[in-house]
Amino acid sequence: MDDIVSVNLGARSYEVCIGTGLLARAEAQIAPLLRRPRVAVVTDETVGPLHLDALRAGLGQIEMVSLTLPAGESTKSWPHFTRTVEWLLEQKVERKDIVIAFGGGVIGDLVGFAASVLRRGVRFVQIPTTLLAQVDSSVGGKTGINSVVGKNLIGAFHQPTRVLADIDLLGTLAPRDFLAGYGEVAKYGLLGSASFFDWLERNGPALAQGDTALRQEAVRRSVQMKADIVERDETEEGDRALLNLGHTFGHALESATGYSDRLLHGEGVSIGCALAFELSQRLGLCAQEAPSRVRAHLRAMGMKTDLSDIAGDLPDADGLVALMAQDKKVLDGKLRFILARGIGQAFVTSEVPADTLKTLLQDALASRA
Ligand SMILES: NC(=O)c1ccc[n+]([C@@H]2O[C@H](COP(=O)([O-])OP(=O)(O)OC[C@H]3O[C@@H](n4cnc5c(N)ncnc54)[C@H](O)[C@@H]3O)[C@@H](O)[C@H]2O)c1
Ligand SMILES: O=C(O)C(=O)C[C@@H](O)[C@H](O)[C@H](O)COP(=O)(O)O
Ligand SMILES: [Zn+2]
Repeated sequence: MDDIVSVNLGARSYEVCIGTGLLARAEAQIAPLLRRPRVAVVTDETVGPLHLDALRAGLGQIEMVSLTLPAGESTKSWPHFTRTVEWLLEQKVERKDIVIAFGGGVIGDLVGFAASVLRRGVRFVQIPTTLLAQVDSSVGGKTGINSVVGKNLIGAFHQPTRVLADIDLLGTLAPRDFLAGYGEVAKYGLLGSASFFDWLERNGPALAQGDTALRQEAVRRSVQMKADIVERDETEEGDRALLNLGHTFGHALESATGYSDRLLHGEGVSIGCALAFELSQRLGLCAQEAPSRVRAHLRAMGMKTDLSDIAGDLPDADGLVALMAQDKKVLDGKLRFILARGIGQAFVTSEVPADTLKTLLQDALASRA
């Protein structure tokens, strides 16, 4: 049975439909949103060959045109953004049409941003195909691309009109990409729900092995937590920053590794969560057991948790702090972090002494030697 999570944002409200066999039912889900029976779909070179025919079939009487972009984080960049916008214009996508983002977080972020500027804004539907995109990036309306200066620095808030999360699509994911998405799943437990983290400790291995019911439950609980936060604070004036747990570290590491497959986003989040809990403990905010438990679970799942898990050179501690200085949470020139008083008890603070941060990073870098 499908789960429906509503994201209540007044005129920008929408539903996230989570279930199996959704692609085959795409026509029924999307036709009511359309003024004319035509959609423009953007996907990537991995997802396209695997699933585009099934989407076309599922769309039934709805005509579909499609653009296929290269797979991977480097696609979230100006050249592919420009290409996507120009292609949508060539296809004569109108103000009342719908664009479909059919892929992982890279496609979702890029296509959502393209939709936000096309003819000053057209609607888009997210059909997320990775665990990460189903639990996180397809919901909440953050869209954008990377800059050489930093991660996600160019973009817009643009909410989707509907999200269709088909759990079956996760069956073709490479194990590494599945686990990267698990980094964001674990994040939800760590930031706001000790009971969800307990549940993940018990069910994470079976979920990774492919249990569909557990996957659907993990997606539903994650999306519900995200929807609750986004409803309170759509444009990140306050509480929404909680969803950034682990990201100040993670984004700096992604930037340091050139947005390459040396480090996937969800892997950076996993390492970043471990560092955020370690920092919390060093500042006396949480007990020693908390960071140990975080690392133990992520480790048990086969996740990256340490800087030594990243191959190749990294900047020194000052270099990493300089990369963090581009974070969008910086206020009056001061970094803000998401720290925790325990598992499920995260909060936002700018009170992190520079020397504690530097020592933490130096120690983490030393573990690579
Ligand atoms: N907007 C947000 O709120 C938000 C939240 C979290 C992450 N993000 C962004 O999301 C991006 C990461 O997303 P991601 O992890 O989905 O990466 P991704 O989109 O690069 O997908 C990962 C890999 O999986 C492949 N893939 C996708 N679906 C597949 C399937 N069903 N079967 C087989 N292969 C498949 C892709 O081709 C790609 O190679 C980052 O850019 C991150 O910044 C955005
Ligand atoms: O939706 C949010 O808010 C998040 O922070 C979710 C994050 O997982 C995601 O990676 C987001 O793109 C990061 O946002 P940013 O504003 O730090 O770029
Ligand atoms: Zn993220």
